[in-house]
Amino acid sequence: MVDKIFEKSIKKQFEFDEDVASVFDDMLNRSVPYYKQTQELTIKFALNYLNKNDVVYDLGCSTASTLIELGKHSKYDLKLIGIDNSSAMLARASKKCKAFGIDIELRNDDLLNTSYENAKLIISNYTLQFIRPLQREKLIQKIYNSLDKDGIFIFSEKVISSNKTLNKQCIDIYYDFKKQQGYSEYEISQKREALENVLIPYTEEENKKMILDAGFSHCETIFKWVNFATFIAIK
Ligand SMILES: C[S@@+](CC[C@H](N)C(=O)[O-])C[C@H]1O[C@@H](n2cnc3c(N)ncnc32)[C@H](O)[C@@H]1O
Ligand SMILES: O=C(O)C(=O)C[C@]1(C(=O)O)C=C[C@@H](O)C=C1
Repeated sequence: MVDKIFEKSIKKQFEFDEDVASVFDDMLNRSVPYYKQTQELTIKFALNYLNKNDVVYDLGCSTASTLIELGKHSKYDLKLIGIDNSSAMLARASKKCKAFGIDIELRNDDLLNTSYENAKLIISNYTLQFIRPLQREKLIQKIYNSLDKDGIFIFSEKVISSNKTLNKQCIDIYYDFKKQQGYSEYEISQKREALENVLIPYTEEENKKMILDAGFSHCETIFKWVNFATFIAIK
């Protein structure tokens, strides 16, 4: 379904409810620059590290697109676990897993309250940005602690620049991208307001610092487009 959520006046904060879930795949494809390509990169890097029966978590799995693609492309049987606290998202994820014949354990839980054991790989694309900063640091520590000794964490985020002028230029370019994807100025400004204080982006440097502070030995930016980035962290 085509995303028309913000065509009408909306006063509430952004949430991953039934309305958003019903158009979510279209919303991501049209709102996250190079979404498909960053998903492909996530999978290509992931496959370098995975072996038979390895455990993989996707934190904030939404409709399970990434785990389904990983399942399709892996030559090994993997234990795939998707966690999300939106029932509307997970209902769609479940249908898609059945349709593609990929076995994924879907857990309806808050990322801050559940545990991820024996993980070889943890993925979290465009989700940490929705976790409040203090909780986010704790979550990263939990992710680090849950990974095997040579475990890998791949994540993507909307990012900001610490340079005010550049930051404004990045946002302008991003809004041009959204217009090219068919969103009107009204839709763009409504969504911006709804995301205020809900999506809290860090700079690329802050993301890396948070990762290294948690104990990871290395963090590399493997993709960047203006205000979106994908990182790989090695325990
Ligand atoms: C932008 S979407 C992620 C997109 C998805 N990773 C992908 O690449 O297709 C963010 C997801 O995180 C989930 N989420 C946000 N905060 C959460 C939390 N505290 N616990 C569990 N899930 C959360 C939302 O329900 C939503 O499905
Ligand atoms: O539309 C925006 O401004 C975005 O930041 C895109 C974004 C994201 O990056 O997570 C915001 C909310 C939805 O989850 C889908 C995409």
